[in-house]
Amino acid sequence: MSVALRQAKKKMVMLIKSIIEEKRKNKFGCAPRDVVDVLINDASGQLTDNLISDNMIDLMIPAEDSVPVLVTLAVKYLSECPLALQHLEEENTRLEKRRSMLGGELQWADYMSLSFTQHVITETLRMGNIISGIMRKAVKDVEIRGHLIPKGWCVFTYFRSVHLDEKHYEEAYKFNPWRWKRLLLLLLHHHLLLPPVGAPQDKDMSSCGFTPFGGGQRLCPGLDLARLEASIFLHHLVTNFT
Ligand code: HEM
Repeated sequence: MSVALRQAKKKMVMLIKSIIEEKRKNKFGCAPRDVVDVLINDASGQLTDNLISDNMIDLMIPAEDSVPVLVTLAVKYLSECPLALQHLEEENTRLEKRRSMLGGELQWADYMSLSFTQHVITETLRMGNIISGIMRKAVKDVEIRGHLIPKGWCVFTYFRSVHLDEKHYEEAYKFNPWRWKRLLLLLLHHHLLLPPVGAPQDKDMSSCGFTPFGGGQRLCPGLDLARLEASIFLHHLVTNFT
């Protein structure tokens, strides 16, 4: 790590520690409002201030540029697909009107009602491949389709090659948010529960054909937050600007 980076990290740690101290002073009687509050209130007593600040930094770094890239790409794809932009505007304008009649702030149910907005985000994640892949190290010899990956070797799983594969997605290079509708309708028709927002919404739910947030033990813990932030951004963008 370079000297500048080390100094920057030191500054971050100091800043977060001062937030922790401040919160500890005022913690009594308040319901937790953010992640720091939750970590401070952890009953195990194992979370030192150092661990809490490390956890906060671990959350801040991957969150800092991934969502801005997601919304930037959504704007780019939408600007190239007027029909999708129109649908998105209609859906969000309907919600805005409903909200202004009812009064009050946007609610969770409002967010859940934005199905086309969700399809736009899902399709942006598929095409944009914000994280293009992930590294894994083989802890033992592994054989995959006749190829041996020896113990200790690193493997790069390249999401882009799956998300843009015509075998998985018809006209894979075309921005088509409607492709995600089919599965949702199928689930609703059969009265099945919807998957979590970030879960694969592929035709074959068990496949690994849609993994923008990784999978397994290291599945991105920020996936729902990322989608929520992108939805809020798109909502305000299309209802306030042309
Ligand atoms: C569009 C936005 C995002 C994308 C595409 C994304 C993607 C990913 C991917 C692919 C991984 C797995 C890495 C691996 O398996 O090696 C990951 C891990 C992680 N992400 Fe995200 N992420 C996003 C937003 C966020 C946000 C908003 C947060 C925090 C608030 C976050 C926090 C993390 C953390 C802490 C990990 C490490 C998890 C672990 O190793 O157990 N991410 N993310």
